[in-house]
Amino acid sequence: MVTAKVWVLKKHFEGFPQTSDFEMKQEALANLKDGELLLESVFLSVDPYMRPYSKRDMKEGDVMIGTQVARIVESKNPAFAVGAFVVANRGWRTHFISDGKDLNLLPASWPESLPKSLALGTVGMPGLTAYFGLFEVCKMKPGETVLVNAAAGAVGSVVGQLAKIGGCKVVGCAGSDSKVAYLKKIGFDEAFNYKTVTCLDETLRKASPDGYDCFFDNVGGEFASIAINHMKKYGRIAVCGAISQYNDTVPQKGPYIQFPMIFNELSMKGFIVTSWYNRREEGVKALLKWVLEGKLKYHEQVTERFENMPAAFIGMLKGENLGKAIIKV
Ligand SMILES: NC(=O)C1=CN([C@@H]2O[C@H](COP(=O)(O)OP(=O)(O)OC[C@H]3O[C@@H](n4cnc5c(N)ncnc54)[C@H](OP(=O)(O)O)[C@@H]3O)[C@@H](O)[C@H]2O)C=CC1
Ligand SMILES: CCCCCCCCC/C=C/C=O
Repeated sequence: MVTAKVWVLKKHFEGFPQTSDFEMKQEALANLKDGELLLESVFLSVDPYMRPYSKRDMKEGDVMIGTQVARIVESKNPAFAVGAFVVANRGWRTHFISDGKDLNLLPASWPESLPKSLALGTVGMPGLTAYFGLFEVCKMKPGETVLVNAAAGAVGSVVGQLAKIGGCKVVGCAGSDSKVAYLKKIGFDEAFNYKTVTCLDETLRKASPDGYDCFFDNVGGEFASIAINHMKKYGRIAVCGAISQYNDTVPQKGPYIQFPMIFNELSMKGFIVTSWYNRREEGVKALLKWVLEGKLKYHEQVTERFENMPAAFIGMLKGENLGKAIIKV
């Protein structure tokens, strides 16, 4: 019999998550029935959505939500061979049993040269968020100017590079000078540290005096309320995330966006990446191709050991990650 380690939400987060809000438990897994598989997590993902979704969907004592790349260690299902790798959505667990219906096999063509953890990042959910958010929600066109915040993270770093692949000028910001240097290295035209600029309004104007056609907003809050005044006529805003607000105990006030929305005839659309998953294969194929061609660079912030998942999650919310935050079990 296999015993899985799992992380549960011991206590709902109040403000910024604390390690004491989590508890590690053990779960004894039953023997496999016909049609079932036993899987072990190899890489797990910590993502910002876990913070707001825990409040909306979870109760205390539930296993933390999340996805993993897992290896099939035993199979009583002829459709799944032992040794194959899948992406699963089974929460913070080292092992689990599946009937196969909720698994996505890694493409058979997955190159040996690429880490399988990319299926949780640049070639996974965050990469797809960038892909559909930019091409479908923002409807980005060649020659336009794109603004993205949290630009050195899992989604933002792909947004900036896809904008360059698509023939645009891209301006990004991040929370440290070393992240800004990384943005320049991967091709951003302009990049700045939003924590140290003296005036965000002036910085945005200087980076693109004519304004922005597309704004891919990962952050919300004050940044978004200032950026909206820098949109060009008919500009499009993809409301992807609002990480600056996830840990608020008192809701922030404003912004009052009516004037720029009206005068510049802006479009602003929120989206959830999974609504585009009927085109998941198309997105994965395109992202994988760009990675292999060297046009889409990636960086992963790998935390070793399952035991360190809460620390990795908290670290990611604090901005300690460059690129995708990954846990290697
Ligand atoms: N709509 C959708 O379907 C999806 C939405 N998202 C959203 O996209 C955003 C980015 O996610 P993801 O790329 O996975 O995460 P990241 O890899 O970008 O990690 C989070 C980053 O957010 C930045 N950050 C944290 N707090 C603040 C703050 N107060 N103000 C500004 N930046 C902050 C930090 O970078 P820094 O050092 O730069 O501050 C941190 O590294 C999130 O808002 C997430 O919820 C993600 C996936 C799907
Ligand atoms: C099959 C993979 C499921 C992963 C769910 C991810 C949903 C992310 C939506 C994010 C919203 C804001 O961060």
